[in-house]
Parts: sequence; structure tokens; C-alpha cells
Amino acid sequence: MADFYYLPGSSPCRSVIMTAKAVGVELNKKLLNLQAGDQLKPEFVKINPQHTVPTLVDNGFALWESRAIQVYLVEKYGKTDSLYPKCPKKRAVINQRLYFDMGTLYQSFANYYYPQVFAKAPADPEAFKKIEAAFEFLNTFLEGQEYAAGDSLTVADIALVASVSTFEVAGFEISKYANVNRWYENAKKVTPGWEENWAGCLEFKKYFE
Ligand SMILES: N[C@@H](CCC(=O)N[C@@H](CS)C(=O)NCC(=O)O)C(=O)O
Repeated sequence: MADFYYLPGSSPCRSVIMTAKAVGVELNKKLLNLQAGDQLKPEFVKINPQHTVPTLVDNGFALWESRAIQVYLVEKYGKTDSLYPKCPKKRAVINQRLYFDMGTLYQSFANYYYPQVFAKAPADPEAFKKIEAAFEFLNTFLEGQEYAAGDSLTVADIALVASVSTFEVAGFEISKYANVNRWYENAKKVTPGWEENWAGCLEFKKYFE
């Protein structure tokens, strides 16, 4: 069983947990207390010099970056390729959504909310506009679409559902974006591991109370 270093509230950790559930892989979960600096301990830095969670160690093979872990789990353990199809065009769209999720959508969350939550800084209205722009883009991608990339559930939906649910607990109004809202309501029902994701979201919500 692969070791999985994680924190339940962490959005990228939750996306790996949901992917593992979808693939049917059991993870040997090892909780890291980031506030206590567990990730900076020499034994963890030896595994992941970037000292981030999620980190997977599969039979001695260490991997971090949540979206890379998602893809690895499907490619190594998936009984089918439906979560990350081999068709180059389908896969390209999934990759686009994954990079959008990391570089634009979740980045907009980090830029706006992290300084407020972790440094007690005032809200930056310019950073908020970037969140709105990212949600507009996602809303456009989802026009007439039940899923984020193609016509069935993929790792792109799972990564995006982890991010969007994090926005929800931060108090961002998702319902203003009709396509995102519709996709999200469906994703809650069809994404394996949604309940565990939501439990982690509620842990993260404590930072906003
Ligand atoms: N892009 C990375 C982000 C990972 C990340 O920044 N994780 C945070 C927790 S959500 C972390 O480990 N922070 C501790 C540190 O950087 O020392 C991913 O998707 O895995």
C-alpha cells in the first residue's frame, strides 16, 4: 500500500484522496502537521525536497504535485483509462483543465485568501477580480457540458471539484456562475470520495471563522 503524506483540509490532498477512491486504491495515510512544521523535518525533506503535501510514496517511488499524483494513480492502478483517456485530444483537454486549475483557478484562491488567512492582511480587490475572471473562464468551459473535459468524469473534474469546494467554504458565491453551479451540484453526487473531500473542507473552513 502506498504511503500518502497529507493534511485533510488541503485542497490538493483532497483531490488525490478522491482520485484514489475513484481508482480503488487504498492509501496508507500519514498526517503531517504543517503548522508544527512536520514537512520541514529532515526525514520528510529527504522524501520531497519541495516539502509539500500531498506526497505519495509508492513502493519507494516518491511523487508530489497533486495533479501528477492523480494521473499516476490512474495510469498505474486504473482498471480502465476513463479518468484519463489515452486518446491524445481528450487527454490534451484534460491537461488544459488541470493546468488551468493549478495556474489560474487555485492560484487566484491562494493570491486572494492566503494573505488574509495566514498573514491577517487586508483583502486585495484586484486579487478578487482575478478569482471572478477565473470563474468566468470555468463557466465558459462548462457551457453545455456536464463534465469539465469531455463527456464523462475525469481527473480534471476531480481536481476542479477540490478547488471549487475550497472556494465554497471560503464564502465565495459560486451560484453567480450558472454553469459552474450546475456542474458542481452534479459533481458532488458523482465524484467518488466527495464526502471525505467535504469533511476536509470543513476542517479548512475553520480558518475563515
Ligand atoms: N501545486 C501543489 C501545491 C502543494 C502545496 O502547496 N501544499 C501545501 C499545503 S496545501 C503545503 O504543503 N505547504 C507546506 C510547505 O510548502 O512547506 C500541489 O497541487 O500538490
